[in-house]
Amino acid sequence: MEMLQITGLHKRFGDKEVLKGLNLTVPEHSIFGFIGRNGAGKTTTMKTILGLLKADAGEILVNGEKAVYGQTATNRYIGYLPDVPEFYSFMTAREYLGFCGEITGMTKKVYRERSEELLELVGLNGEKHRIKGYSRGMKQRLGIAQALLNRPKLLICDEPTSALDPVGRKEILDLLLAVREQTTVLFSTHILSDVERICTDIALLHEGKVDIQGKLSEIRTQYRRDEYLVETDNEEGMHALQKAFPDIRQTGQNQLVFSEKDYAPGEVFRFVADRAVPVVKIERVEPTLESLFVEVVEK
Ligand SMILES: Nc1ncnc2c1ncn2[C@@H]1O[C@H](COP(=O)(O)OP(=O)(O)OP(=O)(O)O)[C@@H](O)[C@H]1O
Repeated sequence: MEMLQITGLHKRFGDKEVLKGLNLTVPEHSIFGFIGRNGAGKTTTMKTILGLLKADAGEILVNGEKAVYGQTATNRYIGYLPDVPEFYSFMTAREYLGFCGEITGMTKKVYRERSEELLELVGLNGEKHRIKGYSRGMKQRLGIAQALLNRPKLLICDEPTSALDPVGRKEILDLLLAVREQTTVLFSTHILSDVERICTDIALLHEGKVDIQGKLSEIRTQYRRDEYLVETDNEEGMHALQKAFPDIRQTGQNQLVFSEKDYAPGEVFRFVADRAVPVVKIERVEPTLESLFVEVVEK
């Protein structure tokens, strides 16, 4: 079953067309990485899903129900963490979750129990300080707790890790992994290593459309192209290789990488042998998500 289905979404701001027929399918219980460069339209898509922006065309189904601009009916399925979450900073985390529970109509007993569960989940149960003293990572964790308060079927997080240091990022990624059992996670990012760490499914937003989408494992197989690394300690050898194979990329001081799609490995190795290029190392390397996306974006 699909938790979110977007078909033919168009959105323009003035004369700038940001979304040009975006299609997106998010399966239930996936951790879905919505990837795109800065300004690609990720936030615009998310705000349209939430009914905060009006699409020019297209349809959005959340848990099978149509999302309508200005109406919030489908938002009962959604928990949302904006890119910069705002809190009442004079409150403690516990007070803040209680306040959110109260204004969304939960009974005291229910929100108290749920708040304790969530504070434990996000590692803030022992935290007595007011939110104003929190680090960015703590605020993001509290934001996730707040978004999960009403047990949403879909948790949408806008760039949850972008402003965090490696430790803070890991905490958020671990948290998103941990909540997968209870919900479906859709998060936007431009950090591909985060996607590689936790996502089951991905979509790449590029020039207003989704270029690639599906299971990360299948996409890896589908786009799999072996790459080879050649390391030499001789500058002349490096230049000779670069001259003979112009699409070879320099990845380090003495390292060159080429893709099987550009050159047959045998051809490069023969060149190395014939010219007696002094080689320190030759190895096959796994293509990263980054190299795959560079290929898609540049095609
Ligand atoms: N309200 C608005 N009025 C005019 N232009 C807008 C508005 N909101 C967004 N845009 C433009 O639409 C484009 C997409 O913005 P959006 O915030 O959706 O991108 P994004 O992929 O979330 O990027 P980022 O990673 O920088 O947040 C940008 O060029 C932005 O300047």
